[in-house]
Amino acid sequence: MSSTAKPTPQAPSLHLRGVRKAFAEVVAVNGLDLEVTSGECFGLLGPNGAGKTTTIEICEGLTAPDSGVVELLGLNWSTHAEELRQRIGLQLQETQFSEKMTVEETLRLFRSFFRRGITVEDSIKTAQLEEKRSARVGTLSGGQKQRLAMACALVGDPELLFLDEPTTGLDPQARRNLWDLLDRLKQEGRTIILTTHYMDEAERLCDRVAIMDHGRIIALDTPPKLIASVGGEHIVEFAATSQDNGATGANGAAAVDPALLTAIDGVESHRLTAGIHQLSVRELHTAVPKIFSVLASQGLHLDEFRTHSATLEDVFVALTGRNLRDE
Ligand SMILES: Nc1ncnc2c1ncn2[C@@H]1O[C@H](COP(=O)(O)OP(=O)(O)OP(=O)(O)O)[C@@H](O)[C@H]1O
Repeated sequence: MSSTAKPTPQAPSLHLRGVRKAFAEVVAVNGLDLEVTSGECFGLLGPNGAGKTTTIEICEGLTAPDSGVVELLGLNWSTHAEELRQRIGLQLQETQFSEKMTVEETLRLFRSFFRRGITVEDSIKTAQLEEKRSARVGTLSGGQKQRLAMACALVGDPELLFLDEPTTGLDPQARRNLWDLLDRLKQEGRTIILTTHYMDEAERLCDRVAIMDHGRIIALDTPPKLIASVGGEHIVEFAATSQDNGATGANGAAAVDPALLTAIDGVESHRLTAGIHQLSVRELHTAVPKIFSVLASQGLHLDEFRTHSATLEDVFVALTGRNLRDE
């Protein structure tokens, strides 16, 4: 096959079928199917060890899968590695730059790897590094280093951009700055595939997300549809104890019959984790007074009570019974 073959016009930006990768006994990626269309911002979410980085490194051509089909822009790594390197941008989880080089020198070096691309000047502007152009990389803050990594990923004007945990370790302001940059890249119509374990990041940036656990995709949809799949828009959490003697059940929680709670109109589900009752609820204003009266009728009083809008974190909990940060 010629190395200048063009992708078919309908080719998805990314196409994975039955991709598997094991490291000795550990199956990091376990039969993954995935399709990402052009112009999409797609998120791979999941707890530590779910297989996100391995998946993205297989897509980037850095790790060979044991089996399965991997196509980017209609091309695959075994026949079109050079062309793919020219057309994709990578931001790895940790990029080791030369600390002694300046921002501008680093970008000139990266620009030299690509036949075509944007100017070094434009990449500095896009990443808002104008004031740091002559600074040595070793003197940059964490957020500035991440923006430099992003600028290096962009300097070849990629059609497809891979970002592995782009905001991990950044302070809230640096995260928001990076989100703004990603918004601009989305508006330019680039396809972006990112991994994150920040659910708010995925909700804010991604058109669709795949939730991974133990090397598999356990849910895939738009963030609003995934959140709607939990059943209720709101999550009510409470801990209760007996008014008489503080008697508690397992995990220190007062024994509340779950059937009484799930019988309440608008309560979609109930879960008890580490003494905290968690209810998925359609409408707070109708359900909460009824929850209070059930507790009162059982002689229980509240120790803790809070509500929040359902998030992707709640989707993960509903699907696995675990919190994303448990492990
Ligand atoms: N080179 C390797 N050698 C051995 N085991 C590996 C290697 N790379 C990954 N693994 C294992 O494969 C599993 C998936 O790891 P991976 O890094 O892909 O997960 P992740 O979802 O990206 O996690 P994190 O959010 O912590 O980066 C883990 O159990 C990990 O320990």
